[in-house]
Amino acid sequence: MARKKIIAGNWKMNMTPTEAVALVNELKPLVANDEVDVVFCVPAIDIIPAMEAAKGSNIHIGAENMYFEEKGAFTGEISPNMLVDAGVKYVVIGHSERREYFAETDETVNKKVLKAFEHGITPIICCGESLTQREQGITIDWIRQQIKIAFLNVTADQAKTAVIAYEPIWAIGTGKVATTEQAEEVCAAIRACIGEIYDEATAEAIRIQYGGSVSASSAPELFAQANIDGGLVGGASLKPDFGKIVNYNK
Ligand SMILES: O=C[C@H](O)COP(=O)(O)O
Repeated sequence: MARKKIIAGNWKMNMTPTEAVALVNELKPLVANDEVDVVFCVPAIDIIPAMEAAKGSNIHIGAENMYFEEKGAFTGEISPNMLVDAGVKYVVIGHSERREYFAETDETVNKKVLKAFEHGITPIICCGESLTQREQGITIDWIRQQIKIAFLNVTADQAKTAVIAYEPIWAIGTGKVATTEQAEEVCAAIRACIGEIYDEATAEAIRIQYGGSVSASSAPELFAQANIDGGLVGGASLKPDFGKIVNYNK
């Protein structure tokens, strides 16, 4: 079964609402490619204006984070219901920046993943190793642990629709892309891990992205790998280059 590629931009903490509208309008014609799912994950305040600007295009607007409660005294957080009401279908969960600066753990990632599914939002679940972990040879063990906890109590039917983003932390924003072999090796290990937790059908269905300094020049080879189903793109998603990444196959 051929998996449809999914290429998502993660804008991180960039773009005011005014800038967001301008960027969506600029990129709209450049990212037209019906063969892939195109998602722009934007800051919460940009979701509604970006959604408006993206109307009539193939762009899905996603969120960069979400809390695991529906409502209440959680100052500053944004709930799954709020995202659903705004029309959001994808949410990035457990990005390494959230883990590093905002104390997210595998356990909170799991809670968020379960909540996203409960509300019909597709989670883009991030995992990835640090440089020290890679140098110590524990990358695969580490990633397997992240995946196993993230998917605790997630059903096979839910897991089939999930997206996993493998992002080696040392490759994020550094210009150091993992080699194609490194990226494919870990993405294959993630798929095998999903197969162990669930079954082969689930492993075959789940989509796994690579993220970390993806550029227009590295995208075609990365996305041609058997276990890489697209990318989670940071810096390059804010530029016209993102159009080239989305159209890597043209
Ligand atoms: O979520 C995206 C990643 O953190 C990659 O960011 P980058 O493409 O700027 O390295």
